[in-house]
Amino acid sequence: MRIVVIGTGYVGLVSAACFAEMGHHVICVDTNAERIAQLRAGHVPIHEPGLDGMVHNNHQQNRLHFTTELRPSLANVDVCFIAVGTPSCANGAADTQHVFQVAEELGKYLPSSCVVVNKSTVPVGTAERVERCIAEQLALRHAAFAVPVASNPEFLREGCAVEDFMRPDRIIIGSADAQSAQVLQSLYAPFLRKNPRLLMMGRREAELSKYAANAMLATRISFMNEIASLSECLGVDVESVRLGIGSDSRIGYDFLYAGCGYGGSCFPKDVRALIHTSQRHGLSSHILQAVEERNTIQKAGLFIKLKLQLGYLEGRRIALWGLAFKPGTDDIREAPALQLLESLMHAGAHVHAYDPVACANVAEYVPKQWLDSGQLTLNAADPYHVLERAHALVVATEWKPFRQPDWKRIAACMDKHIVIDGRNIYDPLSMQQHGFVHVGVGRGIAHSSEAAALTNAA
Ligand SMILES: NC(=O)C1=CN([C@@H]2O[C@H](COP(=O)(O)OP(=O)(O)OC[C@H]3O[C@@H](n4cnc5c(N)ncnc54)[C@H](O)[C@@H]3O)[C@@H](O)[C@H]2O)C=CC1
Ligand SMILES: O=C(O)[C@H]1O[C@H](OP(=O)(O)OP(=O)(O)OC[C@H]2O[C@@H](n3ccc(=O)[nH]c3=O)[C@H](O)[C@@H]2O)[C@H](O)[C@@H](O)[C@@H]1O
Repeated sequence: MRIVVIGTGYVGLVSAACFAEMGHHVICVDTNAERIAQLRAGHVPIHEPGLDGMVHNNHQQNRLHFTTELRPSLANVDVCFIAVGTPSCANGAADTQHVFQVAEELGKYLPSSCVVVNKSTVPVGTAERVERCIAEQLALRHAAFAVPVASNPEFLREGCAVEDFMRPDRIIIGSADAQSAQVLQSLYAPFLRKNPRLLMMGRREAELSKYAANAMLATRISFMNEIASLSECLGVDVESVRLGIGSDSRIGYDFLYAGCGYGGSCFPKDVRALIHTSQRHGLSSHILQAVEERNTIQKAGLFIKLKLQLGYLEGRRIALWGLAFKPGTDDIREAPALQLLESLMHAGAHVHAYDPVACANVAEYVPKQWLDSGQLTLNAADPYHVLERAHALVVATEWKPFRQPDWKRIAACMDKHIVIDGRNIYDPLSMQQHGFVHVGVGRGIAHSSEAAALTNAA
């Protein structure tokens, strides 16, 4: 098939590369000229395991092309994916302006009928509105064809996006016509060989399924974060509670990790968008509002824990491990580390941060004077380097090499032996044995003499 993917971000570029990998002819269109120039020059502008090789190979094989020009890309197109960003508006609603800008252009420039598929996460009713928007433009130029619009929400996770796209848990296709349903079923057939879960439904149902999935996952995280806070008060180790409840097959182990709050480009904005949709329909979104509030509290937790340990922060040297909102990605959108950075900068602390891939994005995002003054330094080369004379180490992202570091070397570098473990990757008792004050999330075990006695006996 001839496919056009509009938007070359995490979703668009991954989808395009994976479709090209299956043998299709794919053109990626983006208004960001710098991004397109980079892609043409063979540089993949986002960090996503497995993506570079796939983009490079398919580009070399002439199956994957990059352009800023939508109009010429549309010749003989069979399927056109919309994968542009839908960030939050100030009132929490999803900002769909890019989606409708694309819809208008498609209506203006499509030379013949094709299936338009919306992959961006959008409010219920958007596919219908996009179809109307295209139809209005077609009518203005007296085009003698119609363009059906389907909804095909994306469920990939950053950090394992290629893997998720190639082997999805399920594919949801929301359509209102036989042509789109058939074309998309055929396009996705090779991705369903291991797991034939293709769910066909209405477009509105597909759109709400996407928000409901993200909101459910965010709810599990906020729920566990709340149990973690209670655990801290009760002298309970939330890690044992996680295992205790995850073993119930009705609950399961996934997405039960307490931490320093969820970030990323989707959970925060999608929870806010669903709250906004509920409110527009006169409903109070009790659960989701609490999910968001809990997450705001959780993100502030790293700073509070640090302050409790150090008393004051002005002039303190803080080592920060991890800037990305999760491991495996360079994405820093709504990352807990950014909120911590801001609080520490205002408190007059000096922060020396290490992240293997997210430093460039942070350097672009933070006020220049933080870096120019040396109050913040960013290091992508050596996690031990940022520990020199530090008064505390904060772990905000659970990159794998952080899991078993050389504690002797760390102790020799640091002025004070305090570790704020925002991702619960260290065992509190062995940290004590290494001579560190360890503050995790919900690790009340340090106060629980019963648990300590049991561990010592084991
Ligand atoms: N990032 C993720 O892991 C996932 C994101 N989604 C959803 O997919 C959508 C896209 O997300 P990301 O890929 O993260 O976004 P992104 O922000 O990484 O990329 C969006 C791209 O669209 C381009 N763009 C904007 N307006 C355009 C226009 N008129 N024409 C052509 N290109 C245009 C931008 O320049 C940018 O390169 C969002 O709705 C998001 O909620 C869904 C599942 C996973
Ligand atoms: O719509 C989207 O954009 C995507 O959002 C999430 O994917 P992603 O944001 O890439 O990453 P996740 O692995 O879901 O993690 C999100 C945040 O939750 C946090 N998290 C995750 C799991 C957990 O148990 N605890 C926890 O705090 C992570 O640290 C991270 O900050 C969903 O998992 C994807 O299915 C969805 O497609």
